[in-house]
Amino acid sequence: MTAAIVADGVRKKYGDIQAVDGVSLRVEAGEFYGILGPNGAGKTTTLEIMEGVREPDEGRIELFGKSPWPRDLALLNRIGVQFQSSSFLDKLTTRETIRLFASFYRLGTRRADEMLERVGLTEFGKVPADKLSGGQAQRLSIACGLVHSPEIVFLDEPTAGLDPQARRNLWDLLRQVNEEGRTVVLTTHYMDEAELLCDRVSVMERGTVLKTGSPAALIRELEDSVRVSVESGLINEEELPKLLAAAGVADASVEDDGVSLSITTRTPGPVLSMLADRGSLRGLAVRGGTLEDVFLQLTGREYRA
Ligand SMILES: Nc1ncnc2c1ncn2[C@@H]1O[C@H](COP(=O)(O)OP(=O)(O)OP(=O)(O)O)[C@@H](O)[C@H]1O
Repeated sequence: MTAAIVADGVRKKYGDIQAVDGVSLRVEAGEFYGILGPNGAGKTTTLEIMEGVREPDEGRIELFGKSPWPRDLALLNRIGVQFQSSSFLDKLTTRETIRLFASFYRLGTRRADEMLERVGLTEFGKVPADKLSGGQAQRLSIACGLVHSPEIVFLDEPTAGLDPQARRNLWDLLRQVNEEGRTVVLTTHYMDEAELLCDRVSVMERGTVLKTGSPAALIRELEDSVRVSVESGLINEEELPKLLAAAGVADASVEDDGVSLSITTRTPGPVLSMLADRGSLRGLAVRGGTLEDVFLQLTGREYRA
């Protein structure tokens, strides 16, 4: 496969803060790639270094085999960056904003209007860009980053702060962008978003990549991958270890938060039988592992976005 992006040993410090501490990764052409982690993990800094808007202190970045720093005009035409919607120019309408971005690439108004249609904003063309809703503003900023048909698109937390419906609409748009063959790299602190959209993810914390892989592969590697929950109080917690041992379940970890009793195990079958035999299935929920569990296992800490 052809690498769209290669990062090798990238480091960046702000004063005393080591924001990025030796990041290496490789994004294949056409991949949907996620960089995820909690606030302050170094995602934005890593993305900015890839985009060529920030110089790394150490390490190497290549986009299609070329360094994005110092700025390379030929490369700039091949990458698209979603700007923060807060940086739209005052007083410009939605249509004027996309037309302005098109003009940067010497593209005509037709292309700009096509992009507006593409992201479903034609009817909002006359609305001042800074009066759009959160989801609309994000769609406009994505349209601005896509107007010149870039091969790689970089998005920094594109769905942060959006309501669930607006997030889903944006996910559909991003999927289409990727299906057109473009490489998409996004940062997110939403694990569900990464799990749903990304072919592969790098989980970051404190400036380093803890693990890279497809969400499904990372979840499969989890030691305890199924969580069986029932209503709290159905089984005496002190009795539970004996019941689990009698059922031949040796690997369970048990958590009772007063609402649900959760048993996490690699062998859910006998756990379910034991609960069924005792008539203790009220409120039953069974779920597989998630990327949040992957984070927990990697760091020993609950994931807090
Ligand atoms: N321009 C800057 N000057 C000084 N420190 C910075 C600067 N930008 C980021 N930092 C610090 O570097 C660290 C990594 O920040 P970065 O924004 O890259 O992380 P992030 O994972 O994108 O976080 P978030 O999800 O909150 O945006 C943080 O501790 C942050 O406070």
